[in-house]
Amino acid sequence: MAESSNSKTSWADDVEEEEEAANMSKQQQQQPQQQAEQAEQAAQPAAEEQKHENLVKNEHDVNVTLADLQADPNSPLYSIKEFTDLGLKEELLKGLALMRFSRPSKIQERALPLILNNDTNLIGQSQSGTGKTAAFVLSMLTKVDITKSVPQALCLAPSRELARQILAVVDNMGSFLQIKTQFAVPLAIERGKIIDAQIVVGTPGTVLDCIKRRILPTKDLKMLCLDEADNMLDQQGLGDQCFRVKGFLPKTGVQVLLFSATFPQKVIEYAEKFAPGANKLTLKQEELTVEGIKQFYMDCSSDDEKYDAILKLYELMVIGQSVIFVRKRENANELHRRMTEDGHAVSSLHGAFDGNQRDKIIDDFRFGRSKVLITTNVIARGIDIASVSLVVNYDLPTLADGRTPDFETYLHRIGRTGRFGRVGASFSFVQDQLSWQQMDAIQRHFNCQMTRIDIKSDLARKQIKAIMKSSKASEQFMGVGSGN
Ligand SMILES: Nc1ncnc2c1ncn2[C@@H]1O[C@H](COP(=O)(O)OP(=O)(O)OP(=O)(O)O)[C@@H](O)[C@H]1O
Repeated sequence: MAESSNSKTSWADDVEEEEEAANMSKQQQQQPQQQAEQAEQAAQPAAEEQKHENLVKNEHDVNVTLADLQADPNSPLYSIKEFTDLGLKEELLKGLALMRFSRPSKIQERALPLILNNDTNLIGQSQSGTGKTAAFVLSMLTKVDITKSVPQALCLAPSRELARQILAVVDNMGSFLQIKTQFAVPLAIERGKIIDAQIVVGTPGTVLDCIKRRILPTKDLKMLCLDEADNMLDQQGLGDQCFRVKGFLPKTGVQVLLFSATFPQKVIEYAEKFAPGANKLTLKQEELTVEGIKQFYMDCSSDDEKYDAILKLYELMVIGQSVIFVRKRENANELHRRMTEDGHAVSSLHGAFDGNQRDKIIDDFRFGRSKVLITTNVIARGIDIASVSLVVNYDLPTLADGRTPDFETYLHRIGRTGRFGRVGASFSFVQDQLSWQQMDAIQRHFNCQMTRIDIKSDLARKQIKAIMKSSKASEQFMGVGSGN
């Protein structure tokens, strides 16, 4: 496991606190209403599909369809194959059709044959929002034997929200298989009941706890997937738990899949230990950023000016949906309080809320009942909500020292928009010398250019408005499936 010196700030805190706080005696399965909402969500893209071939007018006045993107060899969505070429079960092809997935993305096309044709481990990297979830979900659904009522595939994710989202994708994609799934996060496990679901998705602490309490049998497990694997293996708490979970699995015959948009060099070492002999699908540094996301920054001279600017930005944020990232829970609470007092409808999500509250807050946002979400890094990774058109870095992401820029988290945060070829924007605030240096370092690291913008100028506001509108248009007209 990696040393913790560079561990991220709120990731481990948020998960661990929730896991610790969990009272396993309060038995609580996923609420029927939540399941209904997940089903509702799965059905939503059907209407969008009608518009699949409609054109998207992006900010450069170029008309782009998903079909265009998937035919462009430079796009991460490019594929030369069809799902039918990938040797998937008939039921899964039907599941994909239900989700309106017409062609695989590049990572799906490349990873699936490597995973399905043998039991070799895989480290899979591709840009945010390019369909990694479907790659490992299809793998799990293909490899499990539905005639056996025992856990066979285990998927670990760093947050409750992400685990819940992955579970929904498994359930949707596996709709035509008689598959049983289990959500393994605090409070979701029925006390004393031995888990007999073929696919288990959860956070590492709860999964480890279930294994130790012998309610999660491991002897038939044949696949272990880690989503956001670099993050999972790089943090003291989660990394340690992941290694311990793996230690309980059969010594042979378990295929390990590690997926993420980022695999910094220092983590690759641990990844290779965790997934020995893995096939590797990795990206070059210059391939990391997502094309469709326009990156802006605003230069403020004080915290008050920063706050005024976010109020100015608000009317643009609600054209679509927006996520505002702050560094700590207290900052989220404070910004939420001030904006609410100033009459703006915003919600806030972080690891100090209990599981049910967290589910409600993210569902309200996912289903469009709230438009602006203030949050910590707890949802910086993996969360897939197609209508997020703007990501605001109210505080730039840093490592635990509060100074060193956290490049990976920056990329994951802005990747909450621009999903699967859609258009989006990010807006970062700089307010002092330190944040200037951090922004500068981020630009150099990714060799990208953030455009300076003054949100108080009419011209700038028009520019952002145009992007928000084109993002909304791309959300409506791309017509691609959504795993939410
Ligand atoms: N082949 C496909 N055709 C159409 N839509 C797809 C396809 N594959 C995935 N999608 C959709 O693309 C969106 C992004 O996919 P996903 O969440 O798996 O991305 P990701 O690569 O895991 O991103 P991140 O790195 O942020 O976790 C989802 O809404 C998903 O439903």
